[in-house]
Amino acid sequence: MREVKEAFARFWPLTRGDRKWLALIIGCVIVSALAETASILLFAELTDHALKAGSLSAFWGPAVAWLGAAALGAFVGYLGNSLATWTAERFVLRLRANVFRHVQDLPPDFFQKHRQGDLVERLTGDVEAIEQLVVSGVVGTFSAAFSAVFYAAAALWLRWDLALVTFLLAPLFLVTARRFAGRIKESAQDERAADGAITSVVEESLGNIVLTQAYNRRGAEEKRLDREARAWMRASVRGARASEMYEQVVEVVETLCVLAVIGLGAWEISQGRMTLGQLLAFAAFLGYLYPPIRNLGQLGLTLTAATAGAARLQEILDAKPAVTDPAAPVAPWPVRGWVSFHGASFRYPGSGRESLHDVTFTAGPGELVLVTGPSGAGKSTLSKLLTRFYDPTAGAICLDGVPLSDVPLEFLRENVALLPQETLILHGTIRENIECGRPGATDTEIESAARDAAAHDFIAALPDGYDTEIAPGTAALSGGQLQRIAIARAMLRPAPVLVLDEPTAGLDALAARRVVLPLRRLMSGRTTIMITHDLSLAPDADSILVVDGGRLVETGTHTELIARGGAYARLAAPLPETVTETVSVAETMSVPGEDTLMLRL
Ligand SMILES: Nc1ncnc2c1ncn2[C@@H]1O[C@H](COP(=O)(O)OP(=O)(O)OP(=O)(O)O)[C@@H](O)[C@H]1O
Repeated sequence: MREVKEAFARFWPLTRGDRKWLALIIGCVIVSALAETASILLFAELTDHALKAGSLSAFWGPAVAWLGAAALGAFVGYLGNSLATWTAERFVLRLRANVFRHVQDLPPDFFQKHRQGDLVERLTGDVEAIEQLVVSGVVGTFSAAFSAVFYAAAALWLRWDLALVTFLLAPLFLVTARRFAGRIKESAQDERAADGAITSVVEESLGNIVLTQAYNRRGAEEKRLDREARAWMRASVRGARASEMYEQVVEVVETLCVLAVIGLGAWEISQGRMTLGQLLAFAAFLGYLYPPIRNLGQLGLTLTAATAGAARLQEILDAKPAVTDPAAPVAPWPVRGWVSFHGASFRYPGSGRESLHDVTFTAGPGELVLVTGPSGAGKSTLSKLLTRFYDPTAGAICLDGVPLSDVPLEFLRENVALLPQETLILHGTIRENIECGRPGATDTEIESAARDAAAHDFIAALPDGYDTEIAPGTAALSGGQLQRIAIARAMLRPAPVLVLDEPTAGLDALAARRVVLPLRRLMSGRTTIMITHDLSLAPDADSILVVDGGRLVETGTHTELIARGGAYARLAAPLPETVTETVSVAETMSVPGEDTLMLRL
């Protein structure tokens, strides 16, 4: 019960704005329960006066009143239930939006630790479970409680002594519910987790379908799904069994209660204090009184099961964003593009060692700084700090001399554009994909960005041109073409600082060469921090940073570092001189047709 209270306290504030509707729904619930109680009393009156006396004239009055009560009950029942559904759905809508907003602010390591399918399940199934706890739970509790109170009052009015016996037995229902609560909650928890695992397996398998098919992993994937599906089935059957057993035990408890009342009634009749008719009317009445009490017990179980979803959602809501907007942000200023790291160190949350240690460098406006080094050296981490996905654990990073932690996040990301390692494509048209670099850009601006990114020609050649629908994982365009769309998107963003993370990764040599020219155009006039293993642009860089084991081991220009014969010289060694020359040739070409480019290279 403590968990129900805690979960309720956590999510109840989200009903703000809907509380007047909840009050109205509870008003409907009360009127509905009153109408039902009146119907029962009118039934007792009909039994006593019309049926027992065999009088038709005594029938009409109670009959009309009963019909009126039934009509009123139906009307408020409809109103209350429709309103309850609407309020519940509004709550789900708001809760999901809240959780989604929160999730969007969480740092990359959160998404590395949680399986995507499980997060999807939390945002769908678990959100609905909380609704059960908060909105439907409140309405259901009020409905059952008011019905029980009104019927109890009516029972007292009919035969107070028998009614008291009935009340004494009522806690049996609640005790039974309590006995089952633990088992039902446990299976609900397992079921929710298994739901998430199934979604994850399906999503991961379908997302990696090429790997599955190429490596004949179908059997292994089926086994993985089967394992999770069986876990779900076991939890689901366990939960259903516990609920069913509860239902059946409650039936027996109810029979026990009815028999106790009949036994007592038989004693009363034998003493001449009660007629058979009175006893039958009271026994019929029990049929109304116990369901709401049963419902209260059942509701307790539903709420307990819903706390399983609440715990899973709470885990997400408790995850803290790695960075927040500064409390006292500096006012926006025309950014020039000075980027500086001052002894910056960084350790990922939960990691035992530093991924970056004491990194210091400066990039002036319009300069190209190339960051290279072996795999796992800390290069991407550097880009994550510069775009403030994380704050350094020691030292500082500044933009035009202002520490990033004092710069409003939105302003920072408007001024520092990131072209990440993986080409990120949104579900939508090519136009929309480019436009998201600067929402509101005109068609002419989009086309001009595409031209600069050497993407216009292949886009225009598509049957639907800029209106061609693309989606993540699309096969309609090649990796190089998608990368050029991403470049066009970045091109549109008037950001003075550019962070390129392996812009040619995943592209073959030819495709990589094709993006060189668009990249040069993109970089021109912007401070560019380019993380790369591909050193073809190294001779152009104003400075090269060599990172190894999280430390900056060498800094200098291509010529200086080659002359030094250190780590950089070793990294650059396999690079044949001719490649550098080829790039210079490509550089001088005005956006060539792709076939021409292929021939020249
Ligand atoms: N979320 C994380 N939690 C803990 N450690 C991490 C996390 N992400 C990266 N690391 C570690 O930080 C180190 C630097 O990683 P990073 O991705 O910056 O390397 P990189 O130089 O970009 O490598 P690559 O060239 O292969 O992309 C690695 O040892 C990596 O294992």
